Amino acid sequence: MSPVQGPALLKVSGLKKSYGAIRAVNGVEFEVRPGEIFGVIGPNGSGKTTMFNSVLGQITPDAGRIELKGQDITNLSPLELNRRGVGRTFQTLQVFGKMTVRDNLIVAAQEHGGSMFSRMFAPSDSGLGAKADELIDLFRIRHVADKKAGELSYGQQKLVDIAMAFMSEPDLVLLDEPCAGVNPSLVGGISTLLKQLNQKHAVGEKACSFVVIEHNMDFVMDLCHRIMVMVEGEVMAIGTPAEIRGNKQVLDAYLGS
Ligand SMILES: Nc1ncnc2c1ncn2[C@@H]1O[C@H](COP(=O)(O)OP(=O)(O)OP(=O)(O)O)[C@@H](O)[C@H]1O
Repeated sequence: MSPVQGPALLKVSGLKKSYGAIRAVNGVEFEVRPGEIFGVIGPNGSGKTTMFNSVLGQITPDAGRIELKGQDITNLSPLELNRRGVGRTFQTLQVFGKMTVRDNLIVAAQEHGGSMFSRMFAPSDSGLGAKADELIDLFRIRHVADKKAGELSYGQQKLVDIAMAFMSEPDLVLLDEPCAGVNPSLVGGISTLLKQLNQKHAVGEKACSFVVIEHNMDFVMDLCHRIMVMVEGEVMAIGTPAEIRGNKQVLDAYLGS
């Protein structure tokens, strides 16, 4: 797969975050291009999640600048970022177990459109049912759409969790370990879905870009246009899957271990 070309959709420069003496993220820089699937790999504790949470406004970085389509978005709230077209998934499931799959999707989009208060008092569908149905079909979860999410298998809940991030028709979605805890037989299906969502017309007219943190190396190598390797809070390498596989420093520090 050839890397996607063009000006940056997301640009991160000089990002730093310390916890006391721990330099969790120490001068990280990278760019994600429109339409790109950008992987982030690295050993446990290398700063991947801290970088993610800094980009997503969930924690305040000590230094650095984050730009979306050339605009400074450093320190904007997650809700404001969502309104500007940035979605995310978490390492842990965010579904409401007592609500149906379809309602989980609708609520995810209502969150995008307003406050918790407005979500609670919005009309039950808010015109979002068609969008939810589109994603239910794309994610092949029609047979469980009216079941309570808590009654589904972990893998099915993970699919609902990922689908929720797409209700707001984002330009960019940051996925934190989409394969974690998922049965290996479902991993290929998640990869296929993300490739579909990366193409134009999968949802609405938009081609979505991704930043994906993942420990499953086969998944990352197959899915991503480019991959960034983080080690001890710093960027060790950025390159295509073939370049990363052939990078001796990366092999010694991470992949070879
Ligand atoms: N809230 C916190 N308070 C103190 N130290 C933290 C906090 N969050 C992260 N750290 C430390 O920062 C470093 C980077 O952690 P981070 O979770 O970002 O790494 P990671 O690459 O995402 O790891 P994993 O692959 O295990 O999820 C680690 O040393 C971690 O212990």
